[in-house]
Amino acid sequence: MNETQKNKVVPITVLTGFLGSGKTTLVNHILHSNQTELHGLKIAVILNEFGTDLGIEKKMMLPFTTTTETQEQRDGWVELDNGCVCCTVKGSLIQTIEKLMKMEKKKKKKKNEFVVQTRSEEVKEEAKEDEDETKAFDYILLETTGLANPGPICGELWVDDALLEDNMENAAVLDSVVCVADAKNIERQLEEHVEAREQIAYADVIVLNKADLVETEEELRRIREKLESINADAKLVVSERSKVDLSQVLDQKSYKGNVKSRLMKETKETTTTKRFFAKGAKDLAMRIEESSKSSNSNSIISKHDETITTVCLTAKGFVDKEKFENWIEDLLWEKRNEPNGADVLRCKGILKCKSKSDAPPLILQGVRDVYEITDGFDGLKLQEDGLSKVVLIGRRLRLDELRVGFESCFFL
Ligand SMILES: Nc1nc2c(ncn2[C@@H]2O[C@H](COP(=O)(O)OP(=O)(O)OP(=O)(O)O)[C@@H](O)[C@H]2O)c(=O)[nH]1
Repeated sequence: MNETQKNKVVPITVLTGFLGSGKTTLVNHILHSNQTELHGLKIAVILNEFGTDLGIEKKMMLPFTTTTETQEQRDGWVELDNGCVCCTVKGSLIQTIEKLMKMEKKKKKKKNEFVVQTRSEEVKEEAKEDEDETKAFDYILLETTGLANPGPICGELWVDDALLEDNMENAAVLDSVVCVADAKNIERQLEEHVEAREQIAYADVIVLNKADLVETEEELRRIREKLESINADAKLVVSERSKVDLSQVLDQKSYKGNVKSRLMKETKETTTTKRFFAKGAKDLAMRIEESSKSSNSNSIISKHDETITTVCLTAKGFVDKEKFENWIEDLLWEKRNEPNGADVLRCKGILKCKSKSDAPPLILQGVRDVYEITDGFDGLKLQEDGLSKVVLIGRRLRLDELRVGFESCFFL
């Protein structure tokens, strides 16, 4: 059992990708995979089909055990044949997740009351069986619709403190965004649909699926380059039938807590919440380094206003945190409202600070207008070049302007 499971933090992976790309195929792969047994994960699947009218109930595509109607089915939950559960969001997503977490608690409470009221050996035996039946969920997979923009969903999941109750006892936290791309059709989809571009932009992991339908290596390389030109920071995994190594898509720890949003500033909200994602910082450091290597001055300037691109900024010296906060807040909160202003969808970064000698760098994470700056964990180091780095993914990102603003937040 890993640290996340021990602490009872339930990670949420948002699964996105254009219509027909292979999301449900990936969910099925995760639910059926032998590797799932290795992870020992008990998974809840949430299908966010709100607003679509495809005429197909997605739950039909997943494995069921029972045909008789249970309380869970009446409530919109269905038990799958591997003990996992599945539901379709009808109302608010946060309420659905809260309901799921409470469902788990209610079952535990029932068991405790039962044990207190009884003493005989016979009943103790029954209580033990009950305990096995009501094992907690370890993981939530949220499959969004093929036309969904994952930005607002991630923002909602990331900011909502209601999911962090009971001193982390039953907390659910955003882990990462996994986007499945249909290798056969993704180029055309990116041309024609803003949703397809946004889905790639928000991804922490891109599963480039249906590789069997791509005829040549050259074509696959061109598609990879296209995806990297939009989001140079995401990990890219090529697959057929969404068969990926689960360690590439689950438990990625791409997000951290202590978020800051315009709303919090306006209401003078200062409370912060604690989450446990120190390990993710190391992956983030490596990925920022990778994307800065792959970015060059030609590939990172927008050619077209609606084109989503990645910009990687680097700076020498130490960050002036207050200046940096002002710069990033102006960028995330003001610029997007200006005509022709930058529209940052996702940002991540590592910032060298001078608070104490040998202090680990600070970590930046952001989704649209919500961001956080947290202390890196002990042992986290900048890459060999010693530079602070920020990766921005979005529209109308003018490199020269951004570079000047970013560098002005540092002193030697
Ligand atoms: N040839 C091929 N077909 C695939 C692959 N992966 C999935 N499919 C097929 O593609 C179709 C769509 O897959 P789904 O998993 O339902 O896609 P989805 O993203 O959930 O679809 P929507 O719910 O419409 O957005 C199904 O018929 C799958 O069997 C693949 O790698 N190669």
